[in-house]
Amino acid sequence: MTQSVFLIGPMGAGKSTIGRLLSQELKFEFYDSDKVIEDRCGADIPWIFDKEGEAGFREREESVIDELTQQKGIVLSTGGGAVLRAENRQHLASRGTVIYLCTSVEQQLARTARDRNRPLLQTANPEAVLRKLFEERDPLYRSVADIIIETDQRNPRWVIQDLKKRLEGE
Ligand SMILES: Nc1ncnc2c1ncn2[C@@H]1O[C@H](COP(=O)(O)OP(=O)(O)OP(=O)(O)O)[C@@H](O)[C@H]1O
Ligand SMILES: O=C(O)C1=C[C@@H](O)[C@@H](O)[C@H](O)C1
Ligand SMILES: [Mg+2]
Repeated sequence: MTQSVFLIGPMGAGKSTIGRLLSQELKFEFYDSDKVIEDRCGADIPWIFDKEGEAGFREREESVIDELTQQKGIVLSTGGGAVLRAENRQHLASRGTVIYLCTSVEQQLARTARDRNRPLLQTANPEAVLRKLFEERDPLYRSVADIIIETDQRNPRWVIQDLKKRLEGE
């Protein structure tokens, strides 16, 4: 398995957590596009959304995804909205193995409750936002995924073992 692995899915699906662990298992370099964007900008995601709007963030995201997906032998965890742009979907689908980590809205809410780094969830009704995002994005995630894996009720270690088996079968 020499191809790169790209993790997609909604906020709280575990892309950053699973991505890091999977990269250790595969002995691949690990990147998290949200983190790369923050490091390059010298500011966190809420600041970028505040100063440049979501559109500014999506520009930065597209350029980072284009660059990173050209690398071989990496694990890349993407942001929850990375599949919104057709260019990103094309790069992800054509340059590596894409894994869609699925999670229920209930689990997403529980997993993101304590973390305030997600501007789209800083609203009076994060549950309604997550449900709407699911409707819009689930078809996009599915359209590029090679492997779909459910992470509700499954701890990260279990997810990694399952993923490794499925990647070997790819
Ligand atoms: N399978 C799992 N079981 C239990 N907790 C999990 C699981 N996966 C992730 N978590 C926890 O959920 C929280 C959110 O996970 P993580 O940051 O990896 O999500 P993400 O998909 O990268 O979200 P985002 O799109 O916002 O970057 C973390 O506290 C993490 O420890
Ligand atoms: O779902 C989204 O659109 C986002 C998810 C996060 O990973 C970040 O990329 C940002 O907060 C936007
Ligand atoms: Mg993440």
